[in-house]
Amino acid sequence: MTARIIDGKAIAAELRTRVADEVARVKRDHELTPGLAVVLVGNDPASEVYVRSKHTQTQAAGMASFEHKLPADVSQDDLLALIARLNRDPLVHGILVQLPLPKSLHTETIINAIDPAKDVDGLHPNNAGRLAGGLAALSPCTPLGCIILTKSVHPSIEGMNAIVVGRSNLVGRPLVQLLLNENATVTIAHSRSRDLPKLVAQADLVYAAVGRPEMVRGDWLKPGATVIDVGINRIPVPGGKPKLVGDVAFQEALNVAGAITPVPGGVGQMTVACLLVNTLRAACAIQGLPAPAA
Ligand SMILES: NC(=O)C1=CN([C@@H]2O[C@H](COP(=O)(O)OP(=O)(O)OC[C@H]3O[C@@H](n4cnc5c(N)ncnc54)[C@H](OP(=O)(O)O)[C@@H]3O)[C@@H](O)[C@H]2O)C=CC1
Ligand SMILES: Nc1nc(=O)c2c([nH]1)NC[C@@H]1CN(c3ccc(C(=O)N[C@@H](CCC(=O)O)C(=O)O)cc3)C=[N+]21
Repeated sequence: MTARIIDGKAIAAELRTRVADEVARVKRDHELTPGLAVVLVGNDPASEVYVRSKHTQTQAAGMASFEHKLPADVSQDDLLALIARLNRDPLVHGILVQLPLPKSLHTETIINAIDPAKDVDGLHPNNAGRLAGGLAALSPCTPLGCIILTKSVHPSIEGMNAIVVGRSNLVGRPLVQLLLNENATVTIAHSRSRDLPKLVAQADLVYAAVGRPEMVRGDWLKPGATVIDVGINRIPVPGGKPKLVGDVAFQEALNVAGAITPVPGGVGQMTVACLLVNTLRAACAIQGLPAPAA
């Protein structure tokens, strides 16, 4: 059996088209141009790639994009002052501070300073808490993308066994909450979990968000499982460009899984598309408009 490859690129492109249509509608009917501000501290080359792609796609969807690049040695007070300014700026509806931040900055203090209504990353405790309480919230983009990709295979995941490997605030934990909201039965695994292969073998839906290249092996999987690979790992290639691989051994998994996301071309594509969705939603909510269709 060869797994179906879930085309994140195509699904993300379709979602971006829907967002662009809705943006055109709110511009026309309400004179509202949703705006996203991305804050990048330091010059990590991988982060610069994502930030550029966010910028291009935000503009392509008809939204305003504001980029703020700060030096790695920026003071906490200067960064907090920028966030305060963006919180007040009526042209900005979404604020994303690219993580990880340099060690000299206190991430929790920075995230807590973002207006929860503009927190398109869904990381502010108000939003994280609301999500955990099953209430409406801005939810993190990568987990939202994972759910959309899963539903492209299984329109209902009610009652299915899911395992999320990883429990970060950005991916694992919010993904668990979204899966619970979809009525899946969820196992949460992490670095202290015992016998990970055995836990994975019980799952119909496998989410790998660890940051360890190809850690999840093909022979761990239940035959026919749907595998969503969140990992983005750059592997050095002697004399060549680094290669991008996920947290799942893709070639092995192809022979066992029912469906699988590739890296690149899977979850990463959805993350940026969902960021546009969240910015549109935030803009509508701030303006007192009904939630958009996209
Ligand atoms: N495609 C996309 O859009 C995105 C991709 N990513 C990628 O996803 C991956 C995860 O990112 P992120 O969640 O931010 O990473 P973090 O480093 O914040 O979290 C990693 C998680 O994996 C767990 N873990 C580490 N080692 C093991 C192990 N041996 N067995 C089981 N669990 C383990 C850790 O457990 P513990 O809590 O016990 O330490 C932790 O919960 C990375 O490759 C990242 O680049 C991230 C964001 C977006
Ligand atoms: N506050 C914050 N929010 C984030 O959502 C956030 C973050 N910080 N820090 C870093 C991670 C990582 N991340 C990705 C986004 C897009 C791709 C992406 O577009 N990937 C392409 C390929 C990219 C390439 O070729 O390098 C793909 O998988 O097809 C990947 C990873 C968002 N993150």
